[in-house]
Amino acid sequence: MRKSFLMNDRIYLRAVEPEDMDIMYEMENDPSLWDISNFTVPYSRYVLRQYIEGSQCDIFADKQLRLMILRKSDHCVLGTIDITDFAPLHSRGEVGIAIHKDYRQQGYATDALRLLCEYAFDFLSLSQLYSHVATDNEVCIKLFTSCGFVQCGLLKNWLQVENTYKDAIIFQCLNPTKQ
Ligand SMILES: CC(=O)SCCNC(=O)CCNC(=O)[C@H](O)C(C)(C)COP(=O)(O)OP(=O)(O)OC[C@H]1O[C@@H](n2cnc3c(N)ncnc32)[C@H](O)[C@@H]1OP(=O)(O)O
Repeated sequence: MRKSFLMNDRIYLRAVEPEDMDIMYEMENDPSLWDISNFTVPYSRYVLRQYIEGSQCDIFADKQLRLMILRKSDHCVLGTIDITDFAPLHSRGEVGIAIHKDYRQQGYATDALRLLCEYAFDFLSLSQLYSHVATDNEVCIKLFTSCGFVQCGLLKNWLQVENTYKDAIIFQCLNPTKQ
């Protein structure tokens, strides 16, 4: 029987829909999330609408993949997870994740990252996923470590946050079937 991807017994991941505009607007414009991303400016609804309309949700066409994380029982949006900087030649992409503050500490990020890895490796056949995590983001370090990512480097002064620089860990997860 064909395996179903992007779903477990608690959550599922799906493409961004126009009705996600409000929660995306709230999360993209939360300054506490800016230092963990490369955002430097607020996102307007206009820009988000253009992004949603322009996205084919095909990593090979878009060179990135953004998925919404939803709870299965009531279809509540919990957060987002994405693969960016997809490099087809090297078959790798960078993972980013954010869970809305109301739904943290319930294992949803762990579920979502595991589902994304399964989809990336078993369906898309990517060779590897990687991420950059600030050394003081202890929750995120636990998250990536528990999902099989391995620390493979340390970038000094990688993130500028409020006039200071933070180091970032590079995590890698290699597709076990491609080694
Ligand atoms: C590469 C990147 O994307 S870096 C940026 C990551 N995103 C952010 O920092 C945005 C703001 N933070 C968030 O959105 C969330 O806190 C996330 C995505 C980091 C974690 O989401 P959650 O759903 O809360 O994580 P989840 O419940 O799956 O827990 C992951 C691990 O962290 C631990 N954890 C979660 N919250 C806490 C906490 N407040 N204190 C200590 N440990 C915690 C969990 O016990 C678990 O560890 P374990 O597997 O060893 O038991």
